[in-house]
Amino acid sequence: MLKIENLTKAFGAVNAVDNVTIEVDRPMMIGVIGASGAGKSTLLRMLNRLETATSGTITVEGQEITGLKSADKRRWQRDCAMIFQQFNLVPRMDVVSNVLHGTLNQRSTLATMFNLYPTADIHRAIDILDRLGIAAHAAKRAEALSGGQQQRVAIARAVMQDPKIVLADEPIASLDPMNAQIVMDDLRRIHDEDGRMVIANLHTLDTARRYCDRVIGMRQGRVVFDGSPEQLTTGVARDIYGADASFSEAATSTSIDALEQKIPQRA
Ligand SMILES: Nc1ncnc2c1ncn2[C@@H]1O[C@H](COP(=O)(O)OP(=O)(O)OP(=O)(O)O)[C@@H](O)[C@H]1O
Repeated sequence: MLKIENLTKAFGAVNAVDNVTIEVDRPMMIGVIGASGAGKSTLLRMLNRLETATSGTITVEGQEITGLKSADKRRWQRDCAMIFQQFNLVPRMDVVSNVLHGTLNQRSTLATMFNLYPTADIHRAIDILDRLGIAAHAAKRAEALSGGQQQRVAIARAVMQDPKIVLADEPIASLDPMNAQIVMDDLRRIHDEDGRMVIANLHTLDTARRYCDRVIGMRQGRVVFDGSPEQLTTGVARDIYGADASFSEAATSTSIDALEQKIPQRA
């Protein structure tokens, strides 16, 4: 389904991503981990063409992504939604309109300028918000919501695009453990229930182990681990993070597990 071959992105003398090859044969939930500067964001940004690769190829269902231009590139960006650490909503705009922004690439400039959305789209946006448990906030300005709620609106906006792949760049890095869990549960749901591939950059090992089917570890631009959560032992993690024997998993923990005792699992 997704084939990344010998992908490199150079910024001056630095190879932010260095000759990366990854093959994914079916939609799954993938976590990308690694120390700060390992190249995780650059890898995701090349996938949805926010960055252009220096060399190498990305192929999705037989289509080569790295060379796409103008309308073809926009069409790909619709199929490959992106969620950011800082949510990237329009703060003063209401929640439904933010979700409807997920259809921007599908609409005419005129319709966008005058905020004209088909009724069917508005209903679909509200249905998605309902599914994510935040329909009650639909009419509020995005800026009035908590960080966790804003990230769920961003997920709703991504789903509105009806993408094949959802990329999430440190989606829980700005959230407290409880909201981190809710957002990760939502990402897992859009994989499980909709069959969408989810690729998330994560800075915590416990989150990667708990939510992902496959974990990719990056170090200095290279893939140094690619395996199942079970294979991600403390020793492997130490290699990925380039740490010595004093490496402590607690340093990369969100304490999601500790929360388990306090809040009931969502259905
Ligand atoms: N636009 C840019 N211009 C120059 N260098 C860049 C640019 N973007 C990233 N880099 C460099 O590329 C390397 C990888 O950065 P990247 O942001 O992809 O890493 P990361 O693993 O996502 O880190 P973090 O977890 O801190 O976001 C770093 O050395 C970074 O300084």
